[in-house]
Amino acid sequence: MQTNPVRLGTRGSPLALAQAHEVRDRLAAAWGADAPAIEIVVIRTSGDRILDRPLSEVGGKGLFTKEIEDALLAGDIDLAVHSSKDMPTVLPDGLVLDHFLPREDVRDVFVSRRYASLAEMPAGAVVGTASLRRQALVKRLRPDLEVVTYRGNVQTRLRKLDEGEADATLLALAGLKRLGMVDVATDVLPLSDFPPAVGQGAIGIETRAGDARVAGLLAPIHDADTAVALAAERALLAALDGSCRTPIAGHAKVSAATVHLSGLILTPDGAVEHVASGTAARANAADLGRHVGERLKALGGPDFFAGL
Ligand SMILES: NCc1[nH]cc(CCC(=O)O)c1CC(=O)O
Repeated sequence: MQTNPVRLGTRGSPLALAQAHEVRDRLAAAWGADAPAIEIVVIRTSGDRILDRPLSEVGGKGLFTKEIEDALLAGDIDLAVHSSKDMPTVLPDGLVLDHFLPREDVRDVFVSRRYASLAEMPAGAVVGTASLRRQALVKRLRPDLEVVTYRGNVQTRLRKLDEGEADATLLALAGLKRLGMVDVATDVLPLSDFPPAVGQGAIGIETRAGDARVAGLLAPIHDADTAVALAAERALLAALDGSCRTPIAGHAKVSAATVHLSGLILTPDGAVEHVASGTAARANAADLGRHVGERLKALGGPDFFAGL
């Protein structure tokens, strides 16, 4: 197949590059001798320049995608590789997020140089995490710990642990696996205590709507089960209005015929929570997500979101 090189856009963090390389390697393996040349294009986003404040304060998830999406719309790149977890629920007109690699482990891990587990941390010990979900889940389980906001890529967060800025942090196991760094995980946290963020562990590929050449290229590496799970989870998030001030967990499990979705919203202090769940046929994953999201919204009531 003699064609123009395919241009794959990504952020430049070590995790983003690992994900881009995984997509490139899977494409090369799937297409063999017919694989087109794939060029990795690193794009710096505004989010990469603002590292000292919580994302929820500086404008949310879109900060990490805008420049990449502009390049996609302009035709400067042909596809963009993302952590699905970091993607806003509403994309710019003309773009779609409907290709996914097989999902990695969705669990969070506890990382500490001092303590073997969250349970072993003494009262007053400090957990650093920027994720509102992880902050609230830590406080729900251990209201006696101190939680501090702690940003930066995986490498930066580990350095901050060494420098004593916190006694422990929480990270996604998926990211550590992709970086070849599972050894830094001290303990894997159970899903019951740490239900994952919507999209956690799933590499998503954003493309121009209707780009048949790119869709054809991606077909052999696309994972249908992950797409069903993500349709449910992202619809849940969209129904909750993606409010990035609300701690939200959402996790869909897919079987041959059905998808089961569970969702959780919490107050930032972890003191009040609401749960909802449901099961539907795979084809109705997005309806299920909307339904569970609306149920959570109703359970919380206007005060739950207004008070944040
Ligand atoms: N917001 C950063 C981010 N985005 C995706 C991952 C991990 C990989 C994944 O969930 O796919 C991480 C780091 C982390 O949460 O530890």
